[in-house]
Amino acid sequence: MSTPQIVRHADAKALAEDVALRLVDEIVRAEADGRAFHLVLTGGGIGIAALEAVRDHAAESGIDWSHVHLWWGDERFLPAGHPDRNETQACAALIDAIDIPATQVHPMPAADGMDGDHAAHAATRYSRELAVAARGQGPVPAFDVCLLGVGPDAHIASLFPGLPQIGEDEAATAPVHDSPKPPPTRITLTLPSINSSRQVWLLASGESKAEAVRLGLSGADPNEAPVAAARGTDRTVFWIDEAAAARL
Ligand SMILES: O=C1O[C@H](COP(=O)(O)O)[C@@H](O)[C@H](O)[C@H]1O
Repeated sequence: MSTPQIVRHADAKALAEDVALRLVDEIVRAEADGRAFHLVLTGGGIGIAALEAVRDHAAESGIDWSHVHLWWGDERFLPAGHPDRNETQACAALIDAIDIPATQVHPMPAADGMDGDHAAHAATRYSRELAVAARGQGPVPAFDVCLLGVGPDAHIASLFPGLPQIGEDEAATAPVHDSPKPPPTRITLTLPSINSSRQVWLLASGESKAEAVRLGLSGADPNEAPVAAARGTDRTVFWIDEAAAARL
């Protein structure tokens, strides 16, 4: 488990731009080393802004997307194509604009998919997809970078304060039925999956995130502030703007 580093920027735009450039750099480096790159995407305002910035740099960077696998840290359990799905937003921000094999884009199931509106079955289905990609090396592939937005209530992915999914230590994914943030039904990676990532990048922008960022860096109880429990094996970075840094 790594000690968090902090990268500060003046505002959301500069933050998204720098995250995108560093991400592109990581992907290009993996490609040069002949390695596949497993990236976990996040929803949320700054997470999607970062993907838009990646899109703006994708052409000039010459990324070969055939080495990249895209996963999601959480999903709002809604029908496919719903505008509030993290997948829909990531497609509009980046995925529709890049040449990535469809088999390497791994969205979490939708509420009108093979499991109907049964979120628990859908979560289990995603666990199986992760395990297949891990090829016997563990329950999930070796995520190179896991992007996580941070909610004002200190949630990450769909791990919300006080909800039982925070304590899940066996399953790779979990269904959420009573999210305090709409929609109530969601699917999330669990902490063991998130924390198996080589790098965890937490993105927070704006004053409403300042207390969550403080808690995330001050050893808070994960049940009260899930952000405090997200740590990469090699590196953990809090990418924040000045407003989100206001309470440090
Ligand atoms: O609902 C969600 O919220 C968080 C944070 O979103 P933000 O707009 O406050 O930045 C996000 O990380 C998560 O993926 C998403 O499902």
